[in-house]
Formats: sequence, C-alpha cells, structure tokens
Amino acid sequence: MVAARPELILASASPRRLALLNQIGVEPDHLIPADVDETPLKNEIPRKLAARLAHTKALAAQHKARQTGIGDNALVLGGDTVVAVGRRILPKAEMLDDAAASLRLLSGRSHRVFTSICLLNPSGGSKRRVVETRLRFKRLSNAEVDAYLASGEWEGKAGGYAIQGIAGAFVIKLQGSFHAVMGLPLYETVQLLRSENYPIEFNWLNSTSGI
Ligand SMILES: Cc1cn([C@H]2C[C@H](O)[C@@H](COP(=O)(O)OP(=O)(O)OP(=O)(O)O)O2)c(=O)[nH]c1=O
Repeated sequence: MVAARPELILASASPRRLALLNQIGVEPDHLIPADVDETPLKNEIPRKLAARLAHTKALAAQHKARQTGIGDNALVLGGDTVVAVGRRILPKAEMLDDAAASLRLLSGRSHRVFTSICLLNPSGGSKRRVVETRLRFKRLSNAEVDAYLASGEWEGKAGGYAIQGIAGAFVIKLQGSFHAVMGLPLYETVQLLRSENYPIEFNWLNSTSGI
C-alpha cells in the first residue's frame, strides 16, 4: 500500500512563495498567512532574524489551523527573506521613501539576502534552513531609481526590490540562490519536504510545464 501524502500548509501570504512551490509541482492543501511582528530584536543579526521569523510564521499558522480544526496532521512551511548591507537590515518597503532609500544604498554595492525556511511536523518537530545569497548591484542613475520607483515593483519587497522583475537587470553578480532571493530556496525546500516523507516527483513536469 502507498502511504498517503501528508497535508501541507503554506504559512504565507506571499504569491511568490506559492508560485515557487507550484514551479516544482507542490500544491499546498491550505494557505494560512501568519500575521507576525517582523521587527528585529535589539542587535539581532540578519541571519538570526530570518530564521526566527520563518519559525514564528510556521508556528502561528499551525496554531491558527488547529484552532479552526484543519490540518491536525499537516506539515507547515514558513519562510522569511531579509536583505542586509553588513549588519544593517533593510526594511520591507511599504512606502516609496523606504524603497528609494534602500535602492540608493544598494546602488553600486554588495549586499546579502538571507532566506530561511522552517518546516513543522505534527508531532512538534521543526527543521530549518537558512540560505545566504550575495549580490552586487550596478550603480543606479537617478533616472533608473526614479523609473524603478514608478514601476511599483518594490512594494512589499524586502530591500525594496524584486529580482524576478526589472531589478534582475541591476544584478552584476549573484552567488547563492536566485529563488531564495525571490522568497523560497527550491533545493532546500525539497530536501526538507522529502525528509518528512512528502513525496516530490519531477516526472509529471515533462508533459505539462511547457518549458
Ligand atoms: C529581495 C526580494 C524579496 N522579495 C519578496 C519575497 C517576500 O515575499 C518579501 C519579503 O518579505 P517576507 O516577510 O519574507 O514575506 P511576505 O511578508 O511577503 O510574505 P509572508 O510573510 O506571508 O510569507 O519580499 C521578492 O519577491 N523578490 C526579491 O528580489
């Protein structure tokens, strides 16, 4: 007899995280966004912040799910992306000014993106990974910054940019995982899911992906 696939809850409101899971053929059974305070603790370093928030989001979604009586036996996947210049954590851009300040700081410099994922199992176990990606942006002219701000692509993005859009053209160098920068490291996600007996097959992609 083939064991039933465990249910999967994605603890996220991010359309990018869902799209990245779908890209590898994973369709979560439930989407439960976790509304958590993302303020860094005093002196918290970027890597620790990403790991803590991925864990907190997964726990919050698990709690919400159990309160509403769904997914008692489900795996819960949370993620968090933090952009940093040295120890300085850049905010998730909510206002134009945040995005403008971040872009001017990133222009012509190197920075790091830390993306953490956390997978909870129903018996209380948790597994985490943090993926660090180093990037270097070209020097941005004022006209480029203004055009980028006008695009609106920065909204809700850590560090005020989205690598999967126009800002892909700002990247001179990337060492790490493109998908982690976008919100979910695919290799590590597959590793964690498989370690909890969540089957991931790649063969179906041949006929349906259109790539
Ligand atoms: C740097 C970068 C971030 N981002 C996105 C990924 C995340 O959605 C967001 C960082 O904020 P997060 O707090 O990691 O995620 P979120 O609030 O969007 O979603 P949730 O907490 O519900 O899972 O920025 C990009 O889409 N592209 C990029 O290049």
